[in-house]
Amino acid sequence: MPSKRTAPPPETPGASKAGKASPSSSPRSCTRQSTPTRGSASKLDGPREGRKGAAAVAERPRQLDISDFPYLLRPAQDSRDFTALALEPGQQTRPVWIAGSGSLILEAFHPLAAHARDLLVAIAEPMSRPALVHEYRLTVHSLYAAVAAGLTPGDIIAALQRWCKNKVPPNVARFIQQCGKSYGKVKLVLRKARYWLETADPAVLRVLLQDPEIARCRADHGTQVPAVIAAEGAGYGPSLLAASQRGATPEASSLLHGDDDDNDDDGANGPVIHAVQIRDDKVSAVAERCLALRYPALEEYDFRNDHVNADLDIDLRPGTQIRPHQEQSLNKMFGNGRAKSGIVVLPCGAGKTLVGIAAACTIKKGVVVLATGSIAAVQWRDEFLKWTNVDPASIALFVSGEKSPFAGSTGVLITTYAMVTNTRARAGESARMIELLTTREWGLMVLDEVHVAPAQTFRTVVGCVKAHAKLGLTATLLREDDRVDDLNFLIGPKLYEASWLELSQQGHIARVQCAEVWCPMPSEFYEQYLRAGARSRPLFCAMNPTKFQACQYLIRYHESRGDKIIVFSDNVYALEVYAKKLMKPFLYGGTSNAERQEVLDYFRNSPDCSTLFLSKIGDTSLDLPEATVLIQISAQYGSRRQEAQRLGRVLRAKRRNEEGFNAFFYSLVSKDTVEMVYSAKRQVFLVDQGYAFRVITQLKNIEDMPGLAYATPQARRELLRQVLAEAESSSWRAEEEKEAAGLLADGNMFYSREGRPAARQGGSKAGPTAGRISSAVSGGRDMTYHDQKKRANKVFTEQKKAPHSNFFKAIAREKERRKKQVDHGSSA
Ligand SMILES: Nc1ncnc2c1ncn2[C@@H]1O[C@H](COP(=O)(O)OP(=O)(O)OP(=O)(O)O)[C@@H](O)[C@H]1O
Repeated sequence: MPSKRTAPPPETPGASKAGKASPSSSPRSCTRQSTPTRGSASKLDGPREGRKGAAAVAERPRQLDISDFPYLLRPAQDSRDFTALALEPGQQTRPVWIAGSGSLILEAFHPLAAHARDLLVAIAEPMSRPALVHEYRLTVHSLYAAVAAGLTPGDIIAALQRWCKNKVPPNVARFIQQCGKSYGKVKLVLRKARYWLETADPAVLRVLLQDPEIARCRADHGTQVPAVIAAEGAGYGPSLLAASQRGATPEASSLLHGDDDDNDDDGANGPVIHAVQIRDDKVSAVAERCLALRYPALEEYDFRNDHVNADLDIDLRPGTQIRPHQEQSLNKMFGNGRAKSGIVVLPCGAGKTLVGIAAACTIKKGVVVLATGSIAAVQWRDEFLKWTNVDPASIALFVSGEKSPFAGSTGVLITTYAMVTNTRARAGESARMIELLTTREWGLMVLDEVHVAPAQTFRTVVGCVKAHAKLGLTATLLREDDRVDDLNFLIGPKLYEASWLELSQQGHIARVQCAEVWCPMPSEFYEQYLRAGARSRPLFCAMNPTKFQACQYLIRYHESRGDKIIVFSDNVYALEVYAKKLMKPFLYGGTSNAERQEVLDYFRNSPDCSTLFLSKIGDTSLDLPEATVLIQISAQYGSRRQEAQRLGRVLRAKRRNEEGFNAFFYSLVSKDTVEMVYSAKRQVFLVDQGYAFRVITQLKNIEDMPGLAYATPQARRELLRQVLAEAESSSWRAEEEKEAAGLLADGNMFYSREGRPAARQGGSKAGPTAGRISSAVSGGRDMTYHDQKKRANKVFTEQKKAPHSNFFKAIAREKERRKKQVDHGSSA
């Protein structure tokens, strides 16, 4: 067995593919309907959230952009014209270039790059960070985050002047000034379970209240004049010291002042604040409007002065060492001693859970954690118990199988998005848990995998769970629709984004070698592929016999090195055929939980099981640190997010700190097919993170491999016959749709006839599919699905009962061996 871990598999050298085509955003949409507050519908192919016919959709408010500050040195000159670039004296000692478009290019190889990078991370969005040259961009959100962290526009411009090789373009300076001017003027404050829109400047409040959308969101429907209060110092947090009142309702006054008016005089010198109460269900709508009106509403929580909500006894266990990137994330959140709401972006396996837990330990008030599913929720509870001294009785789990409130006045409540957004009438335990969740104030709400759920889910969650601070966690702030920007007002700005390359260099995540293996299609397959409709083409791509052979070759190569391999296929039919032919276990949406657990344990612990086939159920939240190699045979079109998340499965490799260790990620692509286009799109995010995809056009001596499948024309013809039969049937499509519907990670997406993502119209069974009309009318489509599902499970179970295949014989042998070991141990 070769021992060198860095060696890539034998191959005929091909071209490197770093720096591929830029992503095109595929339109997507959400299942649920929301209040039609915005549009930009023209960009979409399918109906979108909130769309009830074009007429009902209001124009999406345009946010401030650097294009509002044109860069024109002479007529007809645009921001990409660098002919008049004025260089600063001593430009060689500076590592940054700045363009009139707001782009910042960092020479990462420059001796002073590390210092400049700290500034760029604080003020700009990282766009692309490969090894030598990084690109950042100044955006309104990045500048708001910078100002929130305590930088003034003057500081930002002065720092840019210090680090840039060329003069800071005047339009960029104006843009920075403009963003800084309005930031921090307006706050959204939660007090005594009610939301208030507050500002110290009455003119600003007048502007905001004149907006019809905001006016509609007022709790008093505009019947009261704004409350006027005086607050402590510049930071008017929940600890109001005194109040004066001109026209506020007695109720508003009492809420704003607190019930105890003993210290009325103490705050007489504080600034005057003007406030209106906002309806609970309209908080995100108001935040969105404020952003569009260029007065982003700041959400900060002065938890140290919160004497209203009960304290939670929670601390990190002694000896817990927070990693540098975790510390940086927390510094961004608690920079000024208060908790800022926002999003932390860390690669898979970098330790997002501990960031959320450490934030909870800092705030020390009630915490709500929203996870993507029950398994993830249970993992959160285990992590709380592992990293903190919190009393287990203070942790409540609210998932489908378990609904137990915490003891005492406050605690940690862990639940799933689905539990909160489920609109069915509740009774018993569920009703009590919902009441616990929605009727109190929480110090912190942690939103795990914040990129996955549709915006409406977050609107619902933000509307019904009243939390002072919100922390979103994700590895990839990517969606193929244009809804990522919505998170800026639904949760908060991006607080921190770590560089994948840096973390792998520091050993916090594994180093990965990425390769795209081109698999030519035999002519008879290619002919049928060209004839097939767009919907069936992915099946031909996945079932390409050359791809199967490449997969077989790579599995054999890596198994011989002692690697553990995960093979991903979105196409369930291909998944089953590959796994059965290669005699490997496979898991997909229809596999029962018990079966999943059994197979996963077997993969983790048995030396006899080195390869596991997974459908998209394995894309996220699957903790398999044993896996060191990924092979992707079929994927979800051009999804950058899926590509990054799949790569994430090997980033947590246990052996990552071994000398010279490398994990491997292979994407098998059928040559000259639509897969090549999608593959290029999928890789964009990873290429931007600094990963280079090598292209393998020929696997060395593959034709000499013993037992190579589909080596004869007859075998290939037989395979083609089966694939054609499968393409005819719609059962595999139904299977896939069902699988997609079961996954929150898909944001309730499915695919239209043309192979483009389109909107689901209603419940899980609705939506256009390529099934036959007769089956759709009779409901036979679902019948086919159930039959198919049963059949697949039956085969699997039968195999388990009768271990006639090598794989199941191996399982039986392994069980026997362990039993003997145990018997031997106990008799000894
Ligand atoms: N500071 C730390 N010290 C030691 N171990 C840590 C630390 N932070 C995280 N870990 C460990 O690293 C592993 C990965 O952490 P975690 O599951 O939080 O990653 P993640 O970023 O949430 O990954 P994913 O996005 O794939 O869910 C866990 O086993 C966790 O216990």
